[in-house]
Amino acid sequence: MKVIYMSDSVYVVHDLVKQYPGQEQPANKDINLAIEQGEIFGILGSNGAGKTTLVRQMVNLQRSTSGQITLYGRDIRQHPYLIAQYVGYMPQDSEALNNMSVSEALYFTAHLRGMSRSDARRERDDLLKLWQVEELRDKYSPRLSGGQKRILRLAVATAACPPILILDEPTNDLDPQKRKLVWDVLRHLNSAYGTTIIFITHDAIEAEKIVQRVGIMRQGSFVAMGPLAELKREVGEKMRLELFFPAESPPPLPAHLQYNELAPGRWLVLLERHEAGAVIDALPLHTIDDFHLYSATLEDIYLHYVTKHPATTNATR
Ligand SMILES: Nc1ncnc2c1ncn2[C@@H]1O[C@H](COP(=O)(O)OP(=O)(O)OP(=O)(O)O)[C@@H](O)[C@H]1O
Repeated sequence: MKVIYMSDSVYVVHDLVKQYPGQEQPANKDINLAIEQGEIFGILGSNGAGKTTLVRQMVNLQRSTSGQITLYGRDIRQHPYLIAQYVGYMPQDSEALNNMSVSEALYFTAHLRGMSRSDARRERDDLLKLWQVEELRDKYSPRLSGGQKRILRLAVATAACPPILILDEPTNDLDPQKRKLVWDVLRHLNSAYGTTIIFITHDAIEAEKIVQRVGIMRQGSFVAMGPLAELKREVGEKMRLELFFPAESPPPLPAHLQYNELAPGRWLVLLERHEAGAVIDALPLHTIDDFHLYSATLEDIYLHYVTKHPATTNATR
């Protein structure tokens, strides 16, 4: 199912509101969002910010209170088959695969997405390799570990290579090696097939390796949205120099620089971009255990918007 679309916007979410019965506040408030063909869009936000509610409406698993969602220009409520045809969705949890082995889940999903039996068998074997779960092929889902179940849900979402993936916390509970595998596979699908990827994560540091545009949610709304580099500029041009220096005394730095001791022996200094080179050159490196120089991270951006900004911005592209 490798389709090239001429229209740039894949998904358009327009004035979306979701009010759960009995809840005081809406879980989603007037959300506007356009996802472009081939982009990797990350949704971040604190617990209960409304991220899962938003993506469940985007895959027709939850009815919106008001507003509209279109996929390739057509309303998904009037054309629900579009979701099955074009979107691979990975939920946070699911019991749907409980009665199948890993290889059956992959085979049947590929077959249901339109592949012939023989193509679906080939796809199953490719997916077992791609997601490094060959040794689990005959195991039934309830007997998998939490991390293995997550990888299975990811593999199922990617079966038959749908042009759009919507992934709800794809790396939660995974060990560092598996997290790397997930980001590597997603990057590969995006660059090889132009797969559009929308994912929710709490893992800002890891997400930074792959994400192109970010939306940060708070209390049901997006409080910031834009390309990563643009959001970084908004948060600050300053560079962060982290020094690992014996705990007893602050590191020897020019007097005008401010520093914070983040933890015993770990100091953070904020620098203007143009002075970073000179400050590092002047450091007595033999007295310093280690140092890291970096610009604002996605985690800095996330904390900035989630803690400081009122949740009123009706962000869109
Ligand atoms: N089925 C439901 N019935 C009533 N309220 C709900 C339901 N599902 C979610 N909510 C509420 O809606 C709000 C948004 O929840 P949602 O699960 O979308 O948040 P989230 O950003 O995905 O959170 P997390 O990061 O913890 O997964 C929360 O206040 C939650 O309690």
